[in-house]
Amino acid sequence: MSATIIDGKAIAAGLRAQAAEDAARFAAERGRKAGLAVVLVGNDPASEVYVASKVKLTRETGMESFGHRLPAETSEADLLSLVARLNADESVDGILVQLPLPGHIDSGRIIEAIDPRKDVDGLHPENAGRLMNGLQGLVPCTPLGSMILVESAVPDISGLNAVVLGRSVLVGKPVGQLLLAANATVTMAHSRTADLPALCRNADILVAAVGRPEMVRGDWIKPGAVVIDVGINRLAPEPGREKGRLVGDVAFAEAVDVAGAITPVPGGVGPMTIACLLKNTLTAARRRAGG
Ligand SMILES: Nc1nc(=O)c2c([nH]1)NC[C@@H]1CN(c3ccc(C(=O)N[C@@H](CCC(=O)O)C(=O)O)cc3)C=[N+]21
Repeated sequence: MSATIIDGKAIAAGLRAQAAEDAARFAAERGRKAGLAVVLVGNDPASEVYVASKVKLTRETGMESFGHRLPAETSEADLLSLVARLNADESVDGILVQLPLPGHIDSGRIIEAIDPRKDVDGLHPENAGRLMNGLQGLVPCTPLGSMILVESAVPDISGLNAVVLGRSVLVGKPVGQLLLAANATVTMAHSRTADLPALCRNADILVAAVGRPEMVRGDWIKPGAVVIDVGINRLAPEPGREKGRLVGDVAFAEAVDVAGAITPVPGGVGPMTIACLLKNTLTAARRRAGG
């Protein structure tokens, strides 16, 4: 084992401590706590776990948490009217609609209905456009957290080769934009990319966000590279076990011998996502309050 393990859990705890200070200052200055509304439609067990953890950490950080649980059969119109209410509610600074939504709801429509200034997920097309154009906006949580982890391992990424595996709107595309803004040379790779292993071997920074358990093997990695594993995949349980193991998109045991620094799963990008959600909520609260 040679790589430095990037401790996302510890870095996230540091971010949350900073957010707690900012939250206390906000509350003292404004006479109210910053508020985050989390909307969960349906009862997907994994989503329930994530949402419960968001609510708990929001409160621990000194912010107000407004939970909205709607049945799976909620209509798109009803969800749109909830979003409209939250947009108009002065005590709500951030709105997060947990994804994925049930199939009968067009998630693009819902996201576009959120006030971009309250879009703490950074998924509204206005925020995506702002990120692309280098304008102030709200940056998606997982990409922001991934970038903070990259910077913890390499303070200056200017001129380095970065390869992003995956081109999703949630992760791949915004991570690519953030790396580009920091002057990396960015290649966006995906399922149709020719010779992925050879391309990855050229990466000083490799971000894996494809959602395929342990797809990236040790021999895909350039010696000394920084590897950010965004994947969170639950494997089938082994006989006699109730829950399967949580693994990333990178074969960690192989990669750790080759990389210079690598994020583990769990304890890497996951905790950073939630910490960045709290950070974004305070950013949104301050901007809405005019400073
Ligand atoms: N609108 C929206 N925004 C999201 O940000 C969003 C979402 N929908 N839907 C689901 C995904 C998933 N997600 C995670 C956040 C934290 C962990 C996390 O903290 N994971 C722990 C382990 C958790 C475990 O043990 O299961 C870790 O990696 O160490 C994981 C996954 C946010 N998501």
